[in-house]
Amino acid sequence: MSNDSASASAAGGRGPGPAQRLAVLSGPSGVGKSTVVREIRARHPEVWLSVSVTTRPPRPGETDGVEYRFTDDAGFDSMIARGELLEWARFAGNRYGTPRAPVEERLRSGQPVLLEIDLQGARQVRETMPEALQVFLAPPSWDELVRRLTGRGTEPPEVIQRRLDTAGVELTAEKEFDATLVNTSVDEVRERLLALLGLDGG
Ligand SMILES: Nc1ncnc2c1ncn2[C@@H]1O[C@H](COP(=O)(O)OP(=O)(O)OP(=O)(O)O)[C@@H](O)[C@H]1O
Ligand SMILES: Nc1nc2c(ncn2[C@@H]2O[C@H](COP(=O)(O)O)[C@@H](O)[C@H]2O)c(=O)[nH]1
Repeated sequence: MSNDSASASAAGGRGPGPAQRLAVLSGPSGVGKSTVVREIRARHPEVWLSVSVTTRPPRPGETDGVEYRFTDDAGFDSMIARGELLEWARFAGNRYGTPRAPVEERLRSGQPVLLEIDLQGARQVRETMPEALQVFLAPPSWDELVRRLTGRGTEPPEVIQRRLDTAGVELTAEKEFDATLVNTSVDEVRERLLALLGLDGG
C-alpha cells in the first residue's frame, strides 16, 4: 500500500483554485470515501457533493435524492441518451452516473464541488475536465479493506466478493491520481484532504 504523506505531496501545486474547484475522490468500495466526505462536509458545508444517479436499489436508511437519485434501467438509459451524465460506469452489477447540469451550475457559481465516484468515472472526468484534482483513497491493508466492507453489512457475500474483485484492479490504478491518501485514520485523512482542497482544517 502507498505511503500517504509521500503520495499526497505528489499533487504538487495542483488543486482546485478559485476559478476551478472540482475534486474527485475515488478508491475501492469500503475504503471509507463516504465517511471522509461526511467529515469534510460537516466542517465545510459549502463543499457541494454531487448526488449520483444509480440503478442500485436503496439500502435501508437511504433516501431518494439524498444519498442517490434512484432510477431504473430505462431512466438511466434516457439520461445517457439525453447527454445528461457527465460520466457513468457499471459497478458490481449496477450503473452509477454524475448528473451534469448541477455540477456545471455549482462550478459556474464558484462553489467547490466534490465527486465521489469509481475508477472508471474518475478516468472519464480526467479526460473531459483535466483541471479537476483527482484523489485516491487507499486502505491501510487488503485485510482491513475486507473487514470494512464486510463489517458495513450492507451487501450480501456475493456482492462483497464482486466489489473485492474490482478493488484488486482499482488498487493498481493509484498512480493515475494526483494524490493518494491512506485511510488509516479518518481524522488524518480529513485534514490532508482539506489541505489538498485549499480549505481550513478543523
Ligand atoms: N479510517 C477508518 N477506520 C475504520 N473504519 C473505517 C474508516 N473509514 C471508514 N471506515 C468504515 O468502513 C466502512 C466503509 O466505509 P464507507 O461506507 O465510507 O466506504 P466507501 O468507500 O464510501 O464505500 P462504497 O464505495 O462501497 O460506497 C464503514 O463501516 C465505515 O464506518
Ligand atoms: N462512476 C461513478 N461511480 C459512482 C458514482 N456514484 C457512486 N459511485 C461509486 O460506485 C461504487 C459503489 O457505490 P455504493 O454506494 O453502491 O457502495 C463506489 O465506488 C462509488 O464511489 C457515480 O456517479 N459515478
